[in-house]
Order: sequence, then C-alpha cells, then structure tokens
Amino acid sequence: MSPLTSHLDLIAPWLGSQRWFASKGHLPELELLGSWQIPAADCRVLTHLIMDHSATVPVLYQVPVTEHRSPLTDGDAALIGTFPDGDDTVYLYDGPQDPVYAEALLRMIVSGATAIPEGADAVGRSFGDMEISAIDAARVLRGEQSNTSIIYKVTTPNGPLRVICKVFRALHHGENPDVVLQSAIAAAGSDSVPHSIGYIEGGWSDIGQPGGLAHGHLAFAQEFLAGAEDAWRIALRASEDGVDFTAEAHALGTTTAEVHRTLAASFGTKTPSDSDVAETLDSFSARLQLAIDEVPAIAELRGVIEDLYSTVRTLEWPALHRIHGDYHLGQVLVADGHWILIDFEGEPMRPMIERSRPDFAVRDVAGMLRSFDYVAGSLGSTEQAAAWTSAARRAFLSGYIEESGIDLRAHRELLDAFEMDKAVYEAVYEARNRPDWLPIPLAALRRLAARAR
Ligand SMILES: Nc1ncnc2c1ncn2[C@@H]1O[C@H](COP(=O)(O)OP(=O)(O)O)[C@@H](O)[C@H]1O
Ligand SMILES: O=P(O)(O)O[C@H]1O[C@H](CO)[C@@H](O[C@H]2O[C@H](CO)[C@@H](O)[C@H](O)[C@H]2O)[C@H](O)[C@H]1O
Repeated sequence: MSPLTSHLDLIAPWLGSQRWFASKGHLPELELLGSWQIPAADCRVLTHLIMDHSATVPVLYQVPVTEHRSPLTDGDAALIGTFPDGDDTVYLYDGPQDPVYAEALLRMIVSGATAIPEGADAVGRSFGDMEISAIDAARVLRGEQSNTSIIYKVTTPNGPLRVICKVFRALHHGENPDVVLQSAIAAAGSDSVPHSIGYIEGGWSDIGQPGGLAHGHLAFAQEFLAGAEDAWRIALRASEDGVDFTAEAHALGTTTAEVHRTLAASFGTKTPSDSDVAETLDSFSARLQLAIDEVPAIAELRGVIEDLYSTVRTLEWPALHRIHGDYHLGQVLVADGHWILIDFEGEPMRPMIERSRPDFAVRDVAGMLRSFDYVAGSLGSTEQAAAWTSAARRAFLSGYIEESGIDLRAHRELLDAFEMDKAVYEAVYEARNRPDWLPIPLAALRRLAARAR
C-alpha cells in the first residue's frame, strides 16, 4: 500500500464525522486531486485536496495532515489513524490540531513562502511586513464552525499579538469573499473588521476550468480579538434581562451602513438592470420551491409570497455593490465597545459564484432584522422578548437609514421581500440542522405574509 492510499483509507471514515463535512449520513467517496507540502523539521506536513463524490454535487475539501513516527503527547483526539511503513508505524494527525502544522502554516503566510507542489500548489501572501519572533502557543478554536480556525499567541518585535487563521475546508474555484472583502475594508482604514495579516492561495487541477486549472484561497489570517463576545450572546442576555438595547442596535445600524459605504467605494456600484432584478427574484422563487419541498407547511403561504415577489419586480431597486452576504448577530463581535464584523463568506448554501457578485445591501439589512427576530423566537416569543426585538429592529433600521441616507422605510415592500427570502432560507436551514427552531422562521413567514395581504 502506498502511503497516500493509506492516507485516503484513513481519512475516509474520519472525514464523515467532521463538523464541516457537508454530506452527513453519506459514506465519503474520495478522490485525491493533489497535495502540497510545507517543509518542517520534525515530521512530514502535507495538505491534501480531496474531492468527495458522495454528495449530489461533489465537494472539494482541504485536509492538512501531519505524519509522525511516534505518537504525539496528548494527541489522541487529533489522531486520524496509523499505518505501517517498513518496521515503522506512521501516525497520521489532523494538521490544524498539531502545533507543527499550525506553526508551519502561519510562518508560510507571513514569509510569503511557496509550498512544495505534489499535484497541487500553494503560496503564502502577507499584507504587511509582520515579523514573528516566536509562536508561543497554537490551538484549534472549539465550537460549531463551517471551517477550522487556529488561534495563536505570537511574539513579534513590537510585542505580543493574538492571531486567528481560518483554514477553509470546502474549497471553490475563485476568490473567497471572506479574504477579499475583509482585507479591502481593513485596507480602506476601517476599524470595523479585524486587522488582516495574510492568506494562502493555491491551485489544483479541475477539468471544468479553462486550462484545466482551478485556483482559490485556502486560509486567511487575521488579528484575533481575544475575549471579544459576539452580538448574538450579548443581545440574548440583554433581552432575557429586559435591558434596553436600542443604543447598541442603532450603533450596529450605523456600522453596517459604514461598511456598506466602504465596500461600495472599494469595489464599485452597479445600477441594477432588469436582468439583475429578474435573477434575484428567480433565486427567491427557487429557494421558495426548495423550501416548500423540504418544509411543506410553507406551501399555504406560496400565493402571498409569490404576489409580494411580483409586486417588488416593478419597484425601483437601489444600486448593487458587494455586501456581507450572511449577516446576522453571530457575525458581529464587540471589541472596546465597537462593533466588528467577521465572516464575509456569504451563505454556505449559496453557490460561491453568486456570493462573489455585487448584491443588494438590503439583503444584509434584512438578515440582521431576522437575527433580532431570532432573539425573541429563541426566548419563546414572550411579550417582553417581542417588545425588546421590535425596539431593537427599529433602532437598527434608524441607525442604518441615518448613516446611509437610504430611506429603507420608504422601500418597505423591498425590505419585506428580502426578509421573506431570508426566512425561507432559514426554514430550510433549521429543518436540516435545528428542527426545534423551525417555528422561528415559520412564524416570521406568517407575520410577513399577513402584512403583505
Ligand atoms: N478575528 C477574530 N477575533 C476573535 N474571534 C474571532 C475572530 N474571527 C472569528 N472569531 C470567532 O470564531 C468564530 C468562527 O469564525 P467564523 O469566521 O464565523 O468561521 P466559520 O466561517 O468557519 O463559521 C466566530 O463566531 C468568532 O467567535
Ligand atoms: O454563521 P454561518 O455562516 O454558519 O450561518 C449559518 O448558521 C447560522 C446559525 O448559526 C444561521 O443563522 C440563523 O440563526 C441565528 C441564531 O443562531 C440567527 O441569528 C440568524 O438570524 C439566523 O439566520 C444562518 O442562517 C446560517 O447561514
């Protein structure tokens, strides 16, 4: 058995149990597209790009591994498996959980080093001239995540620094908006996203692409805001305790409008054509059909939802520009009393090509309005929680309108249509992931439908 066959044999059962594995319940059917290696003193550090064919649409995964000749101390949780190599036993570990990989990855980004290609290639890119004197600690971020993030304690000539590096698990051809948008916002001088440090980009073979080659972002390093709490937890606590949140929600509206303005200035705006509007409404209708197939309770609202979508077709639509794309309270952190936006990757269930286009800012506004509604929904929609949510939604909208100068209240039907579409998306998301929370988007759909009648 060649070592790489051994790797795939061991990775297949392990992959199926990872949080970020998309085709839960299916046995992975793996094909190795290529690998790249980072030189390291202690062991072999390989990153495999592996296609899983078990889903309807194949998914390409990034799987960094390390090979050791003896077991790692406290490494049991990171062990993918073992295989024989002559008289030796090779211990194969999940790279991000191995400090050797973690250190090699960050050093590759900061030094702009090129990996050794083995059927795929990769290069580090740094945004500035950061120097690392020592990497003092590295650990994987625990908790629910679509990717895998490593948190570092680093010493630089200017003092200690905390860094977070997100290793993208599902890969796509083309640039990743998480890297491109956040680094552009930071480069524009905004302090509403964490400081960007650098990234890894890579190339692999793909017969579907011109020249048979695909390329994209593989990892993204940013400043880690230690101790920063996310707005979802803060909002939930405030609502539970009956604490007024309107000043915070207003400030979040202001920050959102500022970030939108920066994105518009950095990437340009586009006057919507009839086909932009038609494409958006077609995607709303496609999501509605998918949702009705998966959540039949939505079928009774189909007529009123479709009527609303027809009504907005004839309205005047605002300009398009790049947006966050999956905006909710969990995507906002608070640091030094200031809202900081993260995770600009867009909705995981939307194709990457759609997530990388200019879009309507009202999509983000609607996303955040839905998130405030989730606060009440997750607290059982008591009278207190519902009142808290209404006040927070109004304040957020006011902050956004004041800062952007766009009177979204005058575009109420458009905002409602985007909120409806988001609630339709959420119904599918909840049916698949958290069925107990399905009533939250369903109640919102009924409320929005009642208003549209
Ligand atoms: N720069 C940062 N500073 C502090 N915490 C962060 C930072 N970036 C991400 N996080 C934390 O990591 C979690 C996961 O990050 P996120 O970008 O949402 O990853 P994913 O796209 O894999 O879901 C966030 O919910 C947040 O708690
Ligand atoms: O953060 P992700 O990019 O993984 O987004 C997905 O998961 C979110 C849940 O974690 C989901 O958000 C929904 O639930 C939130 C409360 O947990 C709520 O604040 C959001 O408004 C609601 O949409 C998101 O839709 C999904 O794409």
